[in-house]
Amino acid sequence: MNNGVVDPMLEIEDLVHCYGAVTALNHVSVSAAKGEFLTILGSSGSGKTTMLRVISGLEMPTSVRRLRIGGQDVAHLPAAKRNCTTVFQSYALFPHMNVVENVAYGLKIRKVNGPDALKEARRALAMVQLEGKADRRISQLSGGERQRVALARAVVTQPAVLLLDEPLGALDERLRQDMQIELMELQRSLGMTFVYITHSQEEALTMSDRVVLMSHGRIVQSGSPLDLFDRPESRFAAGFMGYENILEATLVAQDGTLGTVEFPGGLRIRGVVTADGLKVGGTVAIAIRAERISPVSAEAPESVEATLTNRIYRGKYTDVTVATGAGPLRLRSWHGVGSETEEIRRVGWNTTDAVIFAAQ
Ligand SMILES: Nc1ncnc2c1ncn2[C@@H]1O[C@H](COP(=O)(O)OP(=O)(O)OP(=O)(O)O)[C@@H](O)[C@H]1O
Repeated sequence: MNNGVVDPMLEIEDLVHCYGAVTALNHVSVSAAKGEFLTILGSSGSGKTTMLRVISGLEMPTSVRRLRIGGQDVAHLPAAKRNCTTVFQSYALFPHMNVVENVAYGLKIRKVNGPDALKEARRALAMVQLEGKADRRISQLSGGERQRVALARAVVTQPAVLLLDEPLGALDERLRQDMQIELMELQRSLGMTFVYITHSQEEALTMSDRVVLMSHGRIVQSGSPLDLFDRPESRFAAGFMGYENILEATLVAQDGTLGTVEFPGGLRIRGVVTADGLKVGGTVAIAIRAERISPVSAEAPESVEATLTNRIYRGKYTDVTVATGAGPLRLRSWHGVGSETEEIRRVGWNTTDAVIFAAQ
């Protein structure tokens, strides 16, 4: 089994890892295709680092049915024999070596001769736009440059899978955003399989082909960035992906993926059912992003009467709260709608912007 992934470079099946009484990974299966940018996303303690440590061989799992890298069974291989390399948040560069020596190091320990290793290292430095700084000391580099050296050092050995453990975590916001793009471009140009871990949904959505969302050692949902952003299948996924409005109601009808929910006062709204096994008559949750809701003047298919309760100008956008028959709703407007003088009587959205899943 490889979770439907064609040509997998990484296959993990039924992985369990416990630290004493703590179950850090609870029957996890995940695969990454050749050339895929796979992101493991989750909050602190969800098991991301443990997963990376098990893949790289730094941690021997409690049990695993299958663990393969580049088609090779590595479950019992030591870290040094696995065809993967890790880039750490701390970079782990050698301060007593200059930049090019740092990059060549991995090749030298793989017995590539000195001149060839240095040539390859310079090529890798060119890929990360650092060829001009090959002879500098690590202490003479900025945070972003250190990160690029760490990347060059990792890709130069051409591992089947590159593991990245929150590699941009130490950089400031602006640099982090630039590095996200650089990293993505590097990955695409190399065609290498990247397994990237982060707690940042924005980072995951920007860079990945596929995102695996984890909570408490389990995979909660996996799919394309768009799937996770627009089609969360649970309250946890919706909350983690930043849905501002998550309301409880009764599911009163379901026709395929179109569901209708009713609030205690009798107000009904429709949405897309993303979860399996919901029962008509049962309590469900319905979620809508604040930026998908806007004031509407006339009755629209998905609209509700609303009374303004709060309006906060936040520079780039305005946050508005209204009271409705569905409860308080938050709206976010990016283009000045909702000015001080505008009255709000109704708010609306597209049916497909509302998602329905289990209440818990
Ligand atoms: N060496 C250890 N001994 C005992 N428990 C551990 C150890 N390492 C991790 N854990 C526990 O295992 C669980 C998963 O930890 P892990 O570090 O894999 O999570 P994470 O998602 O990477 O978190 P973070 O983003 O904070 O690094 C947590 O409950 C953590 O406290």
